[in-house]
This record gives sequence, C-alpha cells and structure tokens, in this order.
Amino acid sequence: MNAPVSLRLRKAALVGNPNAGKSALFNALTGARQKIANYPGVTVERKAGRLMMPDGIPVELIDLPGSYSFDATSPDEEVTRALVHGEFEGEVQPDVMVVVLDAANLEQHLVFAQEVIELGRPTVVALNMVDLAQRDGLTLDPDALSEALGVPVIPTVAVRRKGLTELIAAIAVAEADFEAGQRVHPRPHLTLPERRLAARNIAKGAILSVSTTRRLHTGLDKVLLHPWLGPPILFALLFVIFQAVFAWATPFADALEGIAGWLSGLVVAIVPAGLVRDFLTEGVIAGVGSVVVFLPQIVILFAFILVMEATGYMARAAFIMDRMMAGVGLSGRSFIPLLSSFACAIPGIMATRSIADPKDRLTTILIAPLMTCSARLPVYGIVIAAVIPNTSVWGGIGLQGLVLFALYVAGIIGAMAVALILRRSVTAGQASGFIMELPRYQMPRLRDLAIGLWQRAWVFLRRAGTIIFAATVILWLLLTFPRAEPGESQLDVSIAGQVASGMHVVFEPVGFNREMTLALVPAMAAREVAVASLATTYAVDSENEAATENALRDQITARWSLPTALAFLAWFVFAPQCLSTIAVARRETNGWKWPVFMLAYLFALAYIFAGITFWSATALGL
Ligand SMILES: Nc1nc2c(ncn2[C@@H]2O[C@H](COP(=O)(O)OP(=O)(O)OP(=O)(O)O)[C@@H](O)[C@H]2O)c(=O)[nH]1
Ligand SMILES: [Mg+2]
Repeated sequence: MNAPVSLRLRKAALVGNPNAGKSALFNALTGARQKIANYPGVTVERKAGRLMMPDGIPVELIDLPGSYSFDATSPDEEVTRALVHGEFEGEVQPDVMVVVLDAANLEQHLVFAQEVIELGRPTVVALNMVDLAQRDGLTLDPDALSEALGVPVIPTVAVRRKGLTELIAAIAVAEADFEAGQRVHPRPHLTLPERRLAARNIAKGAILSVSTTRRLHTGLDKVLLHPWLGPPILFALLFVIFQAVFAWATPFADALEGIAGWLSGLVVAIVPAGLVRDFLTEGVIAGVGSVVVFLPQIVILFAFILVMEATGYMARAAFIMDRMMAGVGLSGRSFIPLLSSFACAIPGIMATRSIADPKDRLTTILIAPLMTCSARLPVYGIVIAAVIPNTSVWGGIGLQGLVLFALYVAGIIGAMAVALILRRSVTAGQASGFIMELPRYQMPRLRDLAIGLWQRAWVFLRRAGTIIFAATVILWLLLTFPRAEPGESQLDVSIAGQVASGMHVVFEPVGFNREMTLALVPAMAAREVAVASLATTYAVDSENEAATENALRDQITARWSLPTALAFLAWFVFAPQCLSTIAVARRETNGWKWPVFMLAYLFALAYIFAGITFWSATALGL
C-alpha cells in the first residue's frame, strides 16, 4: 500500500513590516535553494525557496515585500495584499503565514501582524531581532505574546540562525493543521485605531522587564517628539546654537584678527613699500585673512550639528519637521538633504537622490540653495559685527546672535514659501509619505566628533587657500591696475572700479554702494569671497598704511548706513551665489532648464528683498 502523496507543493509565506528581517530569515531557512523571478506584470521581485520540513517533504517558502497594512499604497504592498488574500493570478494562496516581527519595535510591528492574524489562516509568529531588543534593554515574554495573539510565537535571531529549528517545527504543526482541514478560523476585524491600541497593550503585556536606559530613552522621546513640545524645543535649541556661534567665537576670532594684524605689520616692516608689499597686505592678508577669521564660528556651528547627529537627535528633528514639511507639500525625506544644505548646498543637492518621487526631489533641489550654507556665515558675521550693536535685548539675549538666527529663519521661511508655490505650479504633485526608523540615543564619541570637526575645518581652510585666494588675487590685480595718478582715487581708476561703477546703476535702487556691488562679482565663485573682496577693496582704497590695518569691521561701520547693510544681508539670504551649486543642479537634473530657472528666481527674490529691506529700513529712519 502506498503512502498518500500530496500532489501540490505545500506553501508558506513570510509577511511583515519592512525591515523586520523577512529576507534574513528567508535566507537562513532556505539557504541556496532559492528562485528569484518577477511577479507577472509588475516590477516586484518574487523570491521563493525550498524549506525542508522534518517529515522530509519540502515547503515552498515565499519572501513577500514588506508592508505596513493591507491598504496597499505601493506596487510592492499590493503584491503582498493580493497574494496573502489568494487574489493573485497564477499564485496559490499560502497555507501558512509566517509573520515576522521586529522585537525591538514590537508595538509598531504588531499593527500589521494583527491584520494578518485576523485572516484566520494558520499562522506562526517569528519574534525576530530579539538580540537587538536585548541590547536595547528589553526582555520579552514570547508566551505572553502568544497568549495575546492566539498563535505560536517563536523568538529568532535570523542573522545568527537562532530559533530556526523551533520555527520550522511550528510551521510543520501549522501545515498539519492546514492539511487537517483547519484552514480558516475567522476572527473579529478591528479598525486601524483599535488595532493600534491593541498593539500598544499587547506589546506592553509582552514586556518582562525594561532597563532604566531604555525607560529614559522612551521618556526622552515622549518629550522631544511631542506634537506640541517637540517643535519649540527644536527651535529653542537652534536659537541657542546661533547665540553661541557669536558669543563663544568672539575671543578666538579676535585672536585670529590680532594675528592677521601682526602679520600685516611684519610685512610692512620687512618688505619695502611697493606693489609686492601691497599685494601681501591688501590682497593676501586683508582678503584671505578676513575670511579665515570665521573659522571659530564655523567650528562651533558644526560642533553643534555633529553632536545633534551623533546623539540621535537629528533623526528626531527630521521626524518633527516631517509634519511641517507636509504643510508645504514636501515630506520629511527632504529634511536630511535640506539639513546638509546648511553646510553646503552641493552635498545637499546630491543627497536628494534618496527621494524617490521625481517632483519631490526637484522641489528639494530648487529650494536647497535657500538653506543658509556655511559660506554665508562670514558674510553675515562681518556685516552683523559691523552694524548691529553687541548688546542684549529682553534680558540677556545677544542682539547679534538674534539677527543671525533671524537670517537663518528667513532662509527657511523663504524656502518653505517657494516650495509651497512650486508644488502648486511647476512641480505640482502629491506629497509622498515618510516613515523612518529612529536611531537609539547615544553619547557622542569624542574621537568621532574631533574627526568630523577637523574635516569641516579643513574643507573651510582649503577653500580659503584655493578659490578664495585665487579670486582675491585676481580682484586685487583688477583693483590695482591701471595705477592712479597722484590726486586720483585708485578705486575710481582701476578696472574693477570701472566695472563696479557700471553695475552700480542696477544696484543703487536697492541701496547698495559701489564696493558692495563689486563684491557680488567674485562672490559668484564662493560667497565668502564677498568678504575678502570688501576687505581688499577697502585696503586698496585706504590712503595710508595705518588704515590698511584697520579691521574690515571698522571700515564697514564707518562707511555703510544701516539700511544699506541690512539690504546686503537680505540679498545674501536669497542670491544664488556660488556657481558650483548651479553646476551640481545641472548634473542632478540632467539639463540647463532647472538650474537656469533656479538662478532666475533666486536673483529676482534677492533683488526684491534687498530693495524691500532697504526701503523699509530707510522709511523707518534706521
Ligand atoms: N541584529 C539582527 N539583525 C537582523 C536580524 N534579522 C535581520 N537583521 C538585519 O536587519 C536588516 C533588515 O533585514 P531584512 O531581512 O532585509 O528585512 P526585510 O524584512 O526583508 O525587509 P524588506 O524586504 O524591506 O521588507 C538587515 O540588515 C538584516 O541583516 C536579527 O535577528 N538580528
Ligand atoms: Mg526583504
């Protein structure tokens, strides 16, 4: 007598949230016995493998795409939904569902798990990543979880092949149930809010113990991610950062300025009067030196940013921002590229590659230059130091830091407003959803911070030594030749001065003086060059050597009116200066159309806002 032979291949499917470890389990269970193909009609991978059961008969195991629910929004999720419900053409419905959960994110993962279990099919739960839960200080009780869910729960560590034998045994039992005809045990269907609430309670009930660190971290998240507390905390933190950038940097900046002055004096003492001496004092020391002085501010700003990243707070900031970004039609996915743009728009624009939706991405590229990059800091820094008094307002808040904060906020508000308009016109489309895993809180490691800071400082100094140096030298030559006859002003006679006088017609209406207008040209190479340019211009323009040593700040204080200075600041909030950004935008958008659009709208905004600032300041009698 022959044993009954089952003609159809038995079938089980791995389902669960993205990143639960389904593929890791699939690989551990099926090893090399895998077949990868595409599901017909969609570009979703079908991964199937053979799992050898204790009875010697294989089961076809399917690794399904990760899902958050059966309300499918993506082609991947649609495949999972249809297949699990037995509605996928040409695919037999799996006999057994193997739900994979991330033990370290149990509550989140239980929402979808319940939806699968509600189907009432034979189900086994793999409580995966118990190693990570353990590391996070979480001890779970699989039996309690099994009790609450009404299905077997097997703890596993897919990447270390732990719990596999037990899992296979549980799948075998479920298969046997299926063969025995126990195919569907209908269960009550819950609504999403009910499932969420149940997920929380079940997760709570499955926790045996929580370490104090874990408790601390959850407590921190409750406060920092709170819908009402989170945003003000984030803004308060940013506010403190900008206060510190001014307050802490001053002694170091003064010291660097002192060194520049001393070097200048040294050159005057050693090098005989003439072009060489002028080149060294006016071009190199005044020009490049005026930018290098901002090294302490750059270092302080990045120290804060690096600490925010290393502690895990930055991802939380992205999470908080997600809600606000949705308001202007962007997702939190744009946050990291935009945040990188505070260092420099170039890596920011390159980071937009992680945004899947093309219109989301284009919008992010177009507004990235509005984030205040670190190259603007020297420009803001020198003008603020020169025209904004170093006083406190409202009991102890530094006015200079406050103005700096306002300039950063102006950039952000500008970017949001532009995004809002673009998303309703040129890049109209739906905002895509955003789900991200929050990293653990961590104490930053001093060594990593030091390396990160050193890299930033080096990038800054290298720019000073290359682009800024070259632009300053060229400018000095254009300012120095042709030579003025006695009685004439060198600035009037020079090539650069002539060009500036020509351009000045355009910029006079928005309150710019001639030196500012001139500074805009080399600033196209890099924004900081505007500072070097002003320093060199005033150095060339000074009548005597003593005046050359006057700090740029004093020159600006003496020569610029407050409305003029504010107009210059407003210009730099928007102006698309820095050609490398345009070049990167061209590369990332594959053409000139969008970079030209970007250039045009940013220059227009810069001009308009400089004008508005100048005229309102003048009207207010500032
Ligand atoms: N420490 C640890 N890591 C795991 C475990 N299981 C999986 N991982 C890791 O978690 C990450 C995600 O695992 P995947 O298997 O790709 O997750 P998935 O469920 O297939 O994800 P999607 O295909 O996106 O739905 C990978 O880096 C795995 O190496 C585990 O038990 N412990
Ligand atoms: Mg996978």
